[in-house]
Amino acid sequence: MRHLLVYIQKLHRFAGIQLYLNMCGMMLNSVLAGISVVLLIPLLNLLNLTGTLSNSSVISSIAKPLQQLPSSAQLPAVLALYVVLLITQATLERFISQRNIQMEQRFIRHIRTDMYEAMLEANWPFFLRKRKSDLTNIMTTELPRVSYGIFTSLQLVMNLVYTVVQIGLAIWLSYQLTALVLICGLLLVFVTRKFVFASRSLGDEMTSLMQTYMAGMTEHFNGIKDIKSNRTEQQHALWFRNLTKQMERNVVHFSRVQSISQYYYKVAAGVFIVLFVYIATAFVHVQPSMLLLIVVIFSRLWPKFASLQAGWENIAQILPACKALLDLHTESEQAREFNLKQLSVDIDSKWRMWHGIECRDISYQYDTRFATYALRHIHLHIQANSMVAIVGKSGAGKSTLIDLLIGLIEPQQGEILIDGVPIQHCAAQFRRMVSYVSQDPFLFHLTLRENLRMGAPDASEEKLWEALRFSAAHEFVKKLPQGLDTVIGDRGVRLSGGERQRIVLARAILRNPSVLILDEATSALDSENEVHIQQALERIRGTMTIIVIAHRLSTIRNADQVIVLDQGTIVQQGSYQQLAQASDGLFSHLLKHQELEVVHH
Ligand SMILES: Nc1ncnc2c1ncn2[C@@H]1O[C@H](COP(=O)(O)OP(=O)(O)OP(=O)(O)O)[C@@H](O)[C@H]1O
Repeated sequence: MRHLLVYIQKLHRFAGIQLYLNMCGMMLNSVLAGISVVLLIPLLNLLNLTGTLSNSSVISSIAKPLQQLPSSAQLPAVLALYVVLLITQATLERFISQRNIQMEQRFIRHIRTDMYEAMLEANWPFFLRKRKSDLTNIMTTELPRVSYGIFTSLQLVMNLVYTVVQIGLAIWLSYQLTALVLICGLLLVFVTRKFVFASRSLGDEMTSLMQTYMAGMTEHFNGIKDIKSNRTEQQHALWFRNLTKQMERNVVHFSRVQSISQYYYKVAAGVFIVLFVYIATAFVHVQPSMLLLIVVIFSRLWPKFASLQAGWENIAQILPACKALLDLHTESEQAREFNLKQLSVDIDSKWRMWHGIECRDISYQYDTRFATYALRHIHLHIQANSMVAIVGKSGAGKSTLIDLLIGLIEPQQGEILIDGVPIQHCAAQFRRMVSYVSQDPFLFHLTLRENLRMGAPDASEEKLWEALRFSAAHEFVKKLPQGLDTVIGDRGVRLSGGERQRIVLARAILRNPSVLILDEATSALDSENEVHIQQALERIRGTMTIIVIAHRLSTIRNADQVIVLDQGTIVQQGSYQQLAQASDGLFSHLLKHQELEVVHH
C-alpha cells in the first residue's frame, strides 16, 4: 500500500488544485444523487403514499417549502425539480469524467517521462545489472497498471464519500435499520477480506509472468535466426504455450475471485432486504412508506458496497506493479550520473582533449563479492592525438578498459584523468567528444540520413557523403534505390554486417570527435574495405586521438603505441615493431598465431 501512496502523493503534487476541484465535483455529484433520493419524500407525500407519516418531523420538514405553492402546482414542481436534478447530475458527471481523463492522461505522461528520463540519467552499471526486457516490461505493462491503480483508488475514495453521505441520510431516516445494514456490511467485509489477499498474490504472480513473457519474447525474436537454423521452434512453442496457459489461469482466477465476492454481495443483498423488511415490520414497526424509502436508499447503497469491494481487489492486484515501478525509479535515481535538463547547459561543444588520458593504478571488478578482477593495476598514458591499439586474447579486458576510459564504469581502485582532471568531474563533457564504435554496431529503424545525423544534426549533405567516403560506404549507399533516404530495417538488418559497420563508422566520424574509439569496428569488413579504412585513418591521424581494439593485428601496424592485455593486466606496451621483435612476449605469440592462420587459409 505504501508504494501506491507514494504515487498518490505524486499525483497530489502534480495536479494540485485540479485534483481537489475534481474531487469536489465528484462529491457534489454524490450529494445531488442523495438529494434526488430525498426528493422522493415529497413525491410520496404528494401521491399520498406516506399516509400517517405526513405528520412525521422528517417528512414535514422536507415537504414544508412545497406547501407554499398552490396544490395543483406541487406535483409538477417536484417532478420538474427531479428532472433538473437528474440533468444537472448527468452534466456534472460528464464534465468531471472528462476532466478526470485529462488529468489522468497528463499524469500518466508525467510518470512515463519521469521514469524514462530517470533511466536515461542512470549510469552504465545500472544497465549491466538489469535485463532489458524487464525495463521494457515496466514501461509497457506495469506502468499502465499503476496509473489504473491510482485512479481506481481515487474512485474508491469517492465511492466511500458517496457511501458515507448515503449512510448519513439513512441514519436520519432510521438509525436502527441503518445500524443493522452497517453490521451486515461489516460482516460481509470481514468474510470477503480473503479475496483481497488472493488478489494481491495473483497480482504478484501476474507481474512475474509478464516479466518472463517479455524476456522470452525479446530473446526469441533477437535469436530467431538461431532458433530457425537449429530447428528449435518446437521447444520455444512449448515454452510459450505453457507460459500463456499460466497467464490465462491467472486472469481467470482473478476474475473468479472477483465474481465470487460480487456473488456474495448480491446474494447477501437479497437476504438482507428480506431480513430488513421482516425485522422492520415485525419488531421495529416502521411504517411501510419509510420502509420503502429505506429499501430505495439501500438498493442504491448496496451496489456501492460491492464496488468498494471490487475496488479493493483491483488495487490489491496492482500493488506489485506499483512496487516494481517505484523500485526501478529509486534504483535509477540512485544510479544517476547526470541531470538531463542541465546537460546541454553544462556542455562546451568546442571542448577538445589537449594532453591525454592517464590511468593511475586502476583495478576493476564486475562483482565485488568475488575476488575476480576484470582489470588489475593498470598504469597507462594515452597521448592526445596519438593512435593507440589495445590487443589481447578474448576476455583479456579490452572492452572493460574502454568502458573505464570513457567513464561508463568507475574503477574500484585508482583514478583516470582527462587532461589532468579526474574523469568523474568531466565524464559528460568528455563523452560528448568521444565517438565510440562498438563490436555490435547499432542502427535505428530510420533512414540512413537520420541515422547519420544522430550525432551531428546540422551536418550538411556534403559532410554526410564525405563521412561515407571516409568509411568506404559511399559506393554501396549510392547503389541503394533511395540512397540516403533508404529506411534501414530493425537494427539495420537489411544491411550486411560489414555495411552496417561502415555506416556506424561514418556516423562516428561525422561528429568530428576528439577521441575516436573503434572496438573491433572493422571485424566484419573484407580486406579491400579494411585497407580503405586504414588509409582513411591515416589521413585523420594526428587530428584526433584514435584508440583501436583489433583482433586482426595487421590493422594496427601504424599505431604509435600497442598495449597488450592478458587476464586483466598489461603484459606488454610499446610500438608495434618493438613488441614484434620481443620474441618471448605475448604479442609475438599472437602475431605468429595469426600468420599461421593466414597460411592455413
Ligand atoms: N557485464 C559483465 N559482468 C560480469 N563480468 C563481465 C562483464 N563483462 C565482462 N565481464 C568479464 O570481464 C572480463 C573481461 O571482459 P572484456 O569484455 O573486457 O574482455 P575483452 O578482452 O573485450 O573480450 P573480447 O575480445 O572477447 O570482447 C571477462 O572475464 C568477462 O567474462
